Amino acid sequence: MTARVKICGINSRSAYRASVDAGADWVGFVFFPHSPRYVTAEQARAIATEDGPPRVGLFVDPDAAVIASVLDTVRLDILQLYAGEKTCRAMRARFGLKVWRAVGVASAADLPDSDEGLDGFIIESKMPPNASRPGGNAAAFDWTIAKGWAAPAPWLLAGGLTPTNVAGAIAASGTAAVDVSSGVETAPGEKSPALIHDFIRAAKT
Ligand SMILES: O=C(O)c1ccccc1NCC(=O)[C@H](O)[C@H](O)COP(=O)(O)O
Repeated sequence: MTARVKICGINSRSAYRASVDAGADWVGFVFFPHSPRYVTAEQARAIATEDGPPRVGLFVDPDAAVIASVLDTVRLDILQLYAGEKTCRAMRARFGLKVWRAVGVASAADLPDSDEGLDGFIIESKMPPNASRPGGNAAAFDWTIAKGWAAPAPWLLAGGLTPTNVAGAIAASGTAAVDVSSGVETAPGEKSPALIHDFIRAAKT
């Protein structure tokens, strides 16, 4: 099985170039100030200077004014939101962009059973409420929870994926798309072009 790939937390020209060259299907920019991958809108614009795959902008507890100000500076194609479904629908209507809602999963009961009027889901480990960030923690969950899920919308498997485990994760979950950040870094926020190539090769072979 092969899968489409999103490389998240792009914060350098070298990471962007490696993602484009290796055939990433999406690139993600983290607009969450407490993240080690945080970029400003100006930095994202300076990184994505040439054409590449669709750009995903990640926002936590999104504020419409913040998203609007980012969109004034840099083009985004998809919003990845850490928010409830009502807020996600409101942002979709307000900005006319596709919205993927991030869903923390600990058991099959956490998997969405309707499309919620949205365009897709990021399915990743459920973090404790006091976690410093709701994603990007290199935390894997039991991927077999998603196997056989009648997904109501497109979805990406995320959390704790690496070049070494991604093929097993695709097989175990049945996903058609994967999302990685920590697993292609040498330290939090330090993307490795070599690991980006390794990951995409492993997911698409
Ligand atoms: O990357 C972050 O710092 C981050 C902060 C706040 C919310 C989400 C965040 N990242 C999410 C992602 O990068 C991906 O969608 C995915 O969860 C990657 O997780 P991992 O490969 O385990 O770092």
